[in-house]
Amino acid sequence: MSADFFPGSPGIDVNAAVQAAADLLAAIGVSSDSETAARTPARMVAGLAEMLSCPAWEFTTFPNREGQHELVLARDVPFTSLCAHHLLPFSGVAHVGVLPGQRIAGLSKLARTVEAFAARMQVQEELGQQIASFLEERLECRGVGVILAAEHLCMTRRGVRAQGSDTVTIACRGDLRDDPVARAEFLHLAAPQTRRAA
Ligand SMILES: Nc1nc2c(ncn2[C@@H]2O[C@H](COP(=O)(O)OP(=O)(O)OP(=O)(O)O)[C@@H](O)[C@H]2O)c(=O)[nH]1
Ligand SMILES: [Zn+2]
Repeated sequence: MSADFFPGSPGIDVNAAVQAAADLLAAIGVSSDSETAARTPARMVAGLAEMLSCPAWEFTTFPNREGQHELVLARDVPFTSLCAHHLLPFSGVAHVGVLPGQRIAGLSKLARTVEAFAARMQVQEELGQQIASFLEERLECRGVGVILAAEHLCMTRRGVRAQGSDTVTIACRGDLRDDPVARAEFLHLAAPQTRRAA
């Protein structure tokens, strides 16, 4: 298998990773003898590589010509990441709010920021903080707020098996952290009951 199989993951030693996956399966007593499972080690590596990489992109901004200094909020941005403790997926939605300064972000870049930081082994709290710090630094804006709501398979499908539970974390900067009115508006608009009817 060539390294071209893993676009965007130049750091992966494919042969070593596939051998390690095969060794892991053998060590836990899972046979990869059948035609069905013969390529499972390679698929395991490809799947992990895919989840730990994202396409290259540019953080595009525009001048804030009309003075949009109130909240801009991207809601229900889906994401999937890998739990740093168990290497199992955790997935859910992000709500990303910005109080713009001199420039406004291309809207898709809020979702791309979520996608880029999710494409790592993560702890949910740190994922939210990394997204907030990145946007605050890049946009030099008055405030950033990131709410993540996610199901951790390591918590719902194994271990304590708390099926149906999700975890919500909040990471705020600037006025979305310090101004109670701005923060309350952000939290209100991120809440499910404010969604448009489907
Ligand atoms: N704070 C935080 N904890 C997480 C996250 N993802 C997984 N964990 C927790 O990390 C902890 C790891 O605890 P350990 O006791 O070392 O692992 P474990 O024996 O598999 O624990 P159990 O999941 O309780 O079976 C667990 O409590 C997980 O629920 C996360 O994003 N944030
Ligand atoms: Zn976990």
